[in-house]
Amino acid sequence: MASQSSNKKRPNKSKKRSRFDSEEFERINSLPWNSTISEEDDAFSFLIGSNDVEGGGFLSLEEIDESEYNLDIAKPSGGSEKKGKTTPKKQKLDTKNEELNDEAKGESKEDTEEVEKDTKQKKNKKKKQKKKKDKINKDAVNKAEGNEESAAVTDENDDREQDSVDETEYYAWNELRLHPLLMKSIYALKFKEPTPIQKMCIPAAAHQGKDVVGAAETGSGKTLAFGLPILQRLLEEREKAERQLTENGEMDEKVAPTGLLRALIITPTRELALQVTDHLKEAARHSNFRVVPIVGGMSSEKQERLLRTRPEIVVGTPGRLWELMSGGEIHLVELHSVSFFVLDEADRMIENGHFHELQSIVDMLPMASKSTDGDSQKTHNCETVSSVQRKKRQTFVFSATIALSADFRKKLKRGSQKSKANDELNSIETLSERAGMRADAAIIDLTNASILANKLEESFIDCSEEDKDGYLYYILSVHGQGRTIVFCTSIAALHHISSLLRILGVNIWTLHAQMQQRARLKAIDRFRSNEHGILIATDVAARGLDIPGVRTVIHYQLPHSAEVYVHRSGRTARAHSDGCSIALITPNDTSKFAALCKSFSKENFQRFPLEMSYMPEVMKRLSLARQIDKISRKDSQDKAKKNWLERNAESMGLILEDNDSEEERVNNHKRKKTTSAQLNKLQEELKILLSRPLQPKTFSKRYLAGAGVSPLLQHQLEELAKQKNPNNSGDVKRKKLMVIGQDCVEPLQALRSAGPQANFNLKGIAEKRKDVNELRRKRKETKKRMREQRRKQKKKLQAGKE
Ligand SMILES: Nc1ncnc2c1ncn2[C@@H]1O[C@H](COP(=O)(O)OP(=O)(O)OP(=O)(O)O)[C@@H](O)[C@H]1O
Repeated sequence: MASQSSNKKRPNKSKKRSRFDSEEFERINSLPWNSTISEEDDAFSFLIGSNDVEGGGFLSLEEIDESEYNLDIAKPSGGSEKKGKTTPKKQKLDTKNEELNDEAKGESKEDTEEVEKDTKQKKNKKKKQKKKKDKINKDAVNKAEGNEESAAVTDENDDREQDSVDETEYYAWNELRLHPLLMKSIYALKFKEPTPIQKMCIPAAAHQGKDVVGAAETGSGKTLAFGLPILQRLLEEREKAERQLTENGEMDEKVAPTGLLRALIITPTRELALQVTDHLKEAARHSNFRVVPIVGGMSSEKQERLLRTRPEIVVGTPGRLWELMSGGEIHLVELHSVSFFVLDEADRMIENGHFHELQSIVDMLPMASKSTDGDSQKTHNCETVSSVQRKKRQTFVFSATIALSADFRKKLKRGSQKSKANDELNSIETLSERAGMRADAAIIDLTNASILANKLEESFIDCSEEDKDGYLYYILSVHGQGRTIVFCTSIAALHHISSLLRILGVNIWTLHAQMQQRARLKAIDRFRSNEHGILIATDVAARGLDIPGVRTVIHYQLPHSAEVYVHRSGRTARAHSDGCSIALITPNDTSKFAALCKSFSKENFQRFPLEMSYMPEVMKRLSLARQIDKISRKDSQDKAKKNWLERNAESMGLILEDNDSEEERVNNHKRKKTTSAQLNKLQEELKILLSRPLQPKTFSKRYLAGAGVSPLLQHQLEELAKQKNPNNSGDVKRKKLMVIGQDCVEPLQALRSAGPQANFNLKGIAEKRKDVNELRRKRKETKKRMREQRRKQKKKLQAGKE
C-alpha cells in the first residue's frame, strides 16, 4: 500500500525530469572511469557537488538545527521546490538561450566585427580555463575545502595539526589507497591503522565496487568500513568529472548539478543515525560532502529544510525517512541518483516495527525487475534509470550479529539471486535481494565462533530475585569506576531500579523509548560527559551506541535473544579498549542463560567475585530504600489519582464534593501525618547509613578492604603489604593483593584478579535440567495413575449403589 502511494506521487516529477534524466544518464554512461573502478560501476562521475557545508560537530542536546551545520538555508519562496523550482542548470540554459537570442538580433552587424568578438571570447575562455586548471592542479585539497569561513578556520587548525603528524605512523593505511582528503581526516582522528573489517572492506567496496555483507564484532569500526569506501568513490567521481570537464574545456559551459542524493544509510535507532552522521562528517570534513540525519522525534519541517540543501549523504531511521518520502520530499524521492545503499544493523531492521517502512523504502529504489513494458512514462524513465542503477548501486549490509543468520550467509555464498515471491522483507536475505544486492557480493565475516567482542570479559552473578537489587547496588558502589550501562528488558524494571538507586544517592541517567527525543539525547550527552557515569537503559541503547570509556555492562534482566545480548555487551570493549559484562542470573533465568552460553559456543562463564562482607550493609540500605520507595510511590499515586479526578471534574464543569465524614477526615489526616513521619524517619536513617563508608568489618583473605580509601592510602597499603612479604615476589600472589573500597576497583580489575574462580557449568545445568525433567515426568505419571485409580473407584462405587 505504502509503496503504491509513493508511486502515485512520482509520475509528475518523472515527467518533468524525464528529458533531463535521460540526457544526464546518457552522459553518465559515456564518461570513462579510472582504472581502479570498473567501468560498469562508475555511476555518477559527472557530479560536482556544490559542497558548502562544514562537517563535524555532534548533534547534541538541542533539536537538529540548520545553524548547527553552519547552513544558511533559504526559506522556500513562492512556488515550492517540489513543484519544480528552476535549477541552476535550467537557469544556465535560460541565460544561454537569451544569449543566443541576442546574437540573433545582432545579425546585422558586420562579419569582421563578429570574427573579432569571437576570437576575443575564445582567448578569454582559454585564459579562464588555464587559470582553473592550474588552480585544480595546484591545490585540489584547498578547492574542496574552501567554501566556508568556518571551514577555513578548521582547516587552518587541521593543517597546523597535520604538519605535526608523522605520516609514517599511519603506513598501515597505505595499501588501502585512500584519497589524501580522507587520509587527512584519519590523521585528525588519530586512527593509526585500519581495523580488520576496514582492511577487508575498503579494497572490495572502494576499489572493486563490490556490494558487501560485513560482519565483525561490536566496536570494530564497521561505520568507517562502509563510510570510507562511499566517500572515496564520491571523491574519485568528483575529481574525474572535474578533470574531464577541464580537459574538454567545458568548465564554463557545464554547470554542476546541485547535490543529488548519492548515499542512503538506514539505521534502526535515532541515536545510532545521529552517531553515524557524526562519524561520517568527521571522515568527510575535508571533502565537503554533506551528511544529514533524518530521524523521528525531531521537527520534520527542520529536516525538510536540511534536505533542501540537497545533501549527498542521508542517514536516517526507516520511520521518518518513509514519512518524508511518502510525503513526496523531493530530495528523497529522486532515488535514481543513489549509488550507495547501506543497511546498518541489518538484522535489527527486519524485526517487527521496522520492516514495513523499510520495505516501502527499498521498493522505492529503482530496480529493473519492477518495471514492466506496458507501464507509464514513469516506468519508462525508471527503466532507463534502473538499467544504469541496477549495475551501479552498491549495497552494504552490516551488523555484528549477522553471522547468527547462517542461512543468509550460505545462500549468498551460493550466489542465489532468485527473486522471492515473498512480498515481506522478513529475512535479511530477502531484504538484501530486494535492495539490489548482486550475486558476487563480498561476504566479509570476521566474527569468531562466539560473536562476542574479543576484549570483552564476561561474568555472571547468580542470585535470588530478592537480592538482585542488592547486587546491582553493590557493583555500582563498590566497583564504581568508569562508565557503566545497566540494561533492563522492561521499562517497569528500569523505573523500579532507577527509583531505588536515586533514593540510595547513586547518580544515574535513564534512557528508554518512551522518553522524548530531546531527553534521550540529553541523557546520552550527560552520560558521555561523566567519567564515572551510570546509564540505566532499555534495549534502545543496545545497538551501535559508541561512548568511549564504558567499562562495564550489567544485564539486570537478561535479553530475549542472543543478538541483543551481544549488542548490549558490545557497548563496552570497543575499538582497542577492554571491558566486562556482568549478568544477574536468578533461578528463573538459568535455562535462558544456558541457552545464551550455548549460542556463543561458550561452555563456561566466569562468576563475578563478590566480597560478601559488604552485603549486610548493602541489604540494610536497600531495605530502607525499598520502604521509602513504597511510601513515596503510594503517595504520588494518590496525588495522581486526586489530580486526575479533579481535572476530569473540572473539564466536565463538576464540583467534587468531599463526602468523607469528620471522623474519616481526621483519620486520613492522622494517617498522612504518621506516613510522613515514618518517611522522614526512614530518610534520616538512610542518610546516616549513606554518610558512612560501605565498609565490611573484616578483612578478606584476598582483599585488603577499606571503603573510601584514597588512592594515596591504597598505594601506601600496597607498599606496606609488599614490605611485609619481601620474599614473596611471585606475580600470581601480588596480583591477588588488592585494596578495594568505594570507587576504587573497576569490575574488570576485580574479575581479572579473581581468576577463574568459579564457572557457570553448562554441563551441570544440562544434567540438572535432565533430572528436573525426569522428576516432572515421573510426577505426571503418578498423578495420571492416581487419577485413573480414583476414576475406577468412583465407577465401582456408582455400580455398587445401582
Ligand atoms: N581504524 C580505527 N582505529 C581506531 N579506532 C577506530 C578506527 N575505526 C573506527 N574507530 C573507532 O572505533 C569505535 C567503534 O566504531 P564503530 O561505531 O564504527 O563500531 P561498530 O563496529 O559499528 O560497532 P557496533 O557493532 O557496536 O555498532 C568508534 O569510536 C570509532 O571512532
